[in-house]
Order: sequence, then C-alpha cells, then structure tokens
Amino acid sequence: MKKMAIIGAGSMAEALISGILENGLIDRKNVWVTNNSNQERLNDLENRYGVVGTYDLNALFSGADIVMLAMKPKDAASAIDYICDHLRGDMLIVSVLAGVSTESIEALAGKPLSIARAMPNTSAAVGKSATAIAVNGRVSEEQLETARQLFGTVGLAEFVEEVQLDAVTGLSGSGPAYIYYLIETMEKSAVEIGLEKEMAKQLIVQTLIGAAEMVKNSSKSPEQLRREVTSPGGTTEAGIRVLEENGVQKAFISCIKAAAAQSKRMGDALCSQLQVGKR
Ligand SMILES: NC(=O)C1=CN([C@@H]2O[C@H](COP(=O)(O)OP(=O)(O)OC[C@H]3O[C@@H](n4cnc5c(N)ncnc54)[C@H](O)[C@@H]3O)[C@@H](O)[C@H]2O)C=CC1
Ligand SMILES: O=C(O)[C@@H]1CCC=N1
Repeated sequence: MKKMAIIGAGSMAEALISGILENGLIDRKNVWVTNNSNQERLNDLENRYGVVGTYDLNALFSGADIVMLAMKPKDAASAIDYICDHLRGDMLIVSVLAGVSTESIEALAGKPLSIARAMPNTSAAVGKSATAIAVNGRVSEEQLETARQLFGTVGLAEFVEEVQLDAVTGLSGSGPAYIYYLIETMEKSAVEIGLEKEMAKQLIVQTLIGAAEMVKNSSKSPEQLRREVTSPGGTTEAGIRVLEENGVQKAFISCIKAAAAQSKRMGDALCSQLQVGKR
C-alpha cells in the first residue's frame, strides 16, 4: 500500500485528497499532509478526511513513496529547501506548481529526482479537472502509472511534453476563470434584459453543460454545431455579428496566449535564478 506526503494544504491539495480517498487509491491513514504553520487547517483536514496532519518531517516522510508539492510557486524555494534532506531518488515527486520546471525542482532540492509535473485546474474539487502531466526522464513506468491514477481520481489526465505545460496552463489551468468570466457576463446581460438573476443562472449553467456535452459527444465540430444554432436572419446571427464586430474571438486568443506567456515568463525567471536550462 502506497504512502503519500503532501506539502501544502490548500484547495488543490484538498481536491486531490478527496479524489484519492473517494477512489480508494491510497488508504486515508497513508495520506499525510503538512503546511507551513496553519495547525487549524491540518486539524480540519484530519477531521473531514481521516488523513494525518503533522509537522514532524521524519514521520511525514517515513516510508513515503509519493511526495506531492502543493504550495504556491512563490513558496516553492523555501518549502523544498526545508524538506530536501527527506527527498530520495526512489520517491515519485508530484508537483502541481504552476511554472516551476522539473529541472528547477531538482536544482532546489540539490539532487536528481523522479518528478511528475502536473497542471490540473480547480474543477478537481468536483472531480472534473482537465489535467496534463509531464514527467522527467527518471520516472519509471510504474511511477508514470501512479501519476496517471492520481490525477485520474479528479478528472481527465493526459500526458504531454514538459515544454507544452505553459500552453496547458494558459488553456485549461486558467481556463475555468475564462468560463466564470463568461458566466458573469451572461448573468449581467440577463438581468439587463429583464430576467431574475437566479433563474438566469440556472439557464446559463444548463446551456453551458448542454453545449459542452454536445461538443464532447457529437461527431460535429464546434463550428458546425454553432452554425446549426444560427438560423439565417435570426437571433443568433444578430448576436454573433456583434461578437465578431467587437473582436471577441481575437480577444480570447490573445487572452490564452497572454496566460501561456506569463506561465513561461514565471518559469524562465526561476530557471535563470537557479541557473538551470530554460525549457
Ligand atoms: N488554483 C489553481 O487554479 C491552480 C493551482 N495550481 C497550483 O497548485 C498549487 C497550490 O495552489 P492552491 O491550492 O490554490 O493554493 P493555496 O493557497 O490554497 O494552498 C497553498 C498551501 O501551501 C501552504 N504552504 C505555504 N508555504 C508552505 C511551506 N513553506 N511549506 C508547506 N506548505 C506551505 C499554505 O499554508 C497552503 O496550505 C500552486 O502551486 C498553484 O500553482 C495548479 C493548477 C491550478
Ligand atoms: O493563475 C495562476 O497562476 C494559477 C495557475 C493556473 C491557474 N491558476
């Protein structure tokens, strides 16, 4: 039975704990978690999930085969420095840190490590994450399968090359925020055209779920599906024309490119600081 040590006890850690336990991937008594100082949060996770919270690093790492890095990227250097004596080459290090390369993690730890670097999104909290995973050359077939299973408990898990993770971050890591922004916008306009907010919300959510299911299950392209909604001279055509006139598609493309570029900038800055190769 595997043991996992989780460093960082925030929302991403909790989503993964929940997914792992619901799927029985690891026994709750073998899921250990720590953070930098918030004992109350550790108690809360212990009470709700039956996992083990601790500040005793020897106990945390004893017998651990998987170590998950789940603090904010800005805290990565101090956190890895604090735990590096406990990291071993035979452990699978799983990182969800945005923009922190596998080489940077090894440089921070000062030793070669088997690392699976993942980019999930916050929909992991409801088991619907879209996660992309990249592994470094030291990850064994068995560890690769472990990484797939881990992120499979919180949604879709696909493998990519590490160089593609900035693009994934801009697309699906940040992606839920773009959709929330769209929902906010649809809610505002719904109220302006005379609908109650709560009713509008239900209609919007169902519209999104329905459209997503159509794209997922139909053999037709999104463009074809859009054309089927758009009657000549009808309402959709009038609406889409305004989107086109306002360059909304161009703005979305620029948005995703800006987010991906920021991910790369953040990663490259850390690589320069640590004097490791940029991706
Ligand atoms: N929020 C998002 O949409 C996504 C976040 N991520 C990544 O997930 C990671 C965690 O994000 P969240 O869970 O949203 O953050 P969060 O702020 O909810 O949790 C961070 C946790 O790290 C702990 N921490 C801080 N310094 C520490 C240290 N030195 N040692 C141990 N623990 C320490 C904090 O106490 C807190 O429990 C980040 O690296 C982020 O890049 C990845 C994909 C999506
Ligand atoms: O905004 C961020 O930096 C993180 C990474 C992906 C989603 N949230």
